[in-house]
Amino acid sequence: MADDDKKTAGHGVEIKLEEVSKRYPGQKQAAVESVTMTIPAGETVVLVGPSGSGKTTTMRMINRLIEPTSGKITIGGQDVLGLDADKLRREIGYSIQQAGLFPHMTVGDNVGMVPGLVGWDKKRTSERVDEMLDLVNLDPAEYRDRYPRQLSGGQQQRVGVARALAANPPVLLMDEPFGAVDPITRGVLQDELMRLQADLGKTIVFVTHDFDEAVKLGDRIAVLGERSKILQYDTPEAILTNPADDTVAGFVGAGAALKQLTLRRVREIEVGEVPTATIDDAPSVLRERLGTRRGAIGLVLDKRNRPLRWATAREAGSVSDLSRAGRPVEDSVSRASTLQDALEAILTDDDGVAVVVGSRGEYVGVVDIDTVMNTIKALREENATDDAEETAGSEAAGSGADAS
Ligand SMILES: Nc1ncnc2c1ncn2[C@@H]1O[C@H](COP(=O)(O)OP(=O)(O)OP(=O)(O)O)[C@@H](O)[C@H]1O
Repeated sequence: MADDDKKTAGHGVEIKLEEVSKRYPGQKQAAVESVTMTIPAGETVVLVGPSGSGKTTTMRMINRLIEPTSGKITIGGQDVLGLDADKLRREIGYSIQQAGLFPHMTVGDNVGMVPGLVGWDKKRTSERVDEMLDLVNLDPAEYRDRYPRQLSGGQQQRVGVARALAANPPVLLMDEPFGAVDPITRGVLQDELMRLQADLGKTIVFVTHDFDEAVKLGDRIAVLGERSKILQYDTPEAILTNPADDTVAGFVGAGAALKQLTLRRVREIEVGEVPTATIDDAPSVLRERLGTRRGAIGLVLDKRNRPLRWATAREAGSVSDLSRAGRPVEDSVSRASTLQDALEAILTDDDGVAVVVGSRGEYVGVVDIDTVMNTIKALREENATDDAEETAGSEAAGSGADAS
C-alpha cells in the first residue's frame, strides 16, 4: 500500500460511469437507469435531486456497496467490477450522514481503521490518526481516546471525514455527510471541506438534496430526476443562470441571483476599513480615531492583531481599559468565505458589519450591507446582459431562417 499511496499521492482520479443501471430484486422499475457521466479527476461533483431519485444508489455503485445490474464503471481507468470489492472499498473514502462511526471504538480506532486494514504499522497509523484529527480541527490529545457518543454531532461528522481520508484515498464518496447537523455547524463543516479540498484535490462525489449546498461545494452539479436521469450536468454558475428545463428551474428555486452569493468569495470584493486600536492603547486613541461621526464604530485588536471588541467613540470614552470597551466580536468571516456567509454575519450583527480575518485570525477589513448589495446588483446586471445577448442571438438565428 505504501507504493500505491505514493503512486496516487492521494490526488484525485477520473471516475467514469457508462450506461450504469440498477434494478433492485423484485422491483418493476430500475432505481437507476442507464446513467453515463464523467467525474473529472480532482473535482467535486455534487449529485442533487429529489428523494428517491437514485442519488445514493448511483454513488454506492462506485464503491460497489451496491452492485450495478449492468453498465461499466471505471476509476482512474480501472474497471471496478473487475476488482476485489473489499479492496476497492478500502481505497475509496466514504462518509455518510451521522458519520457512521463504530460506537464501541474510540475516535482514534475509528480513524485508524482503514490504514490498519490495509497493513500500515501501529506507529504510522497512530501518527496518521493525529494528523487527520488535526486536519479536521480536533485536538488529537483531547479527542483521540473518546468514544463517538462523547462528541457533538458536528465533531462526529469531522471524525467521519477524518476516517474517510485516513488512508489517503484518491476518491471520496460523501452521502449527505452534513445532513444531520444544525445549519450553523453545517456551514462550518462545508467551509472546512472546501479548505481541505483546496489542499488535497481529491475526486469527490457528494450527494445532497440541498441545492444551496451543491452550489457552494460543487465544481459541477448533476441535477438528477427519476431513475437518476441526468437533467443537467454543469457548473453551478451555468445551472443557476441557465437551467436546462422547468424541472431544473424548479429545483434551483427562486432567488437565483441571491444564490450566486454562494459562488462569490469575500476575497473577490473590496473590503472596507474601520478605525482600530490595540488592547494596550489608551481608550482615547480609539476615541480620537473614531472622531465625532455619529454611529462610527471601531475595532479593538489583541496583540496579534486579532479582532476582539467593537466599540463606538462613546463606548471607548467610558472605560479605562480597551479590553472592556463596547461588545465582543462574536463572528468573523475569512477571505475564502462566501458572500452568503458574509451576508448572514452582517444581518446578525447589531451594527450590520462583518469583520474579515486572515488565515491566522488577524484583522483584514470589514464588509457591510452596501458592499454585498452592490455585488448582487452587479450580478443581476451581468445576468440581464447574458439573457439579452442570448435572446438577440436566437432572434438573429430565427430571422436568418425566415430570410432563407
Ligand atoms: N435495497 C433496496 N431495495 C429495493 N429498492 C430500493 C432499495 N434501495 C433503494 N431502493 C429504491 O430505489 C430508489 C432510489 O433510492 P435511493 O436511495 O438511491 O434514492 P435517493 O435519491 O438517494 O433518495 P434520498 O434522497 O431519499 O436518500 C427508491 O425508489 C428506493 O425506494
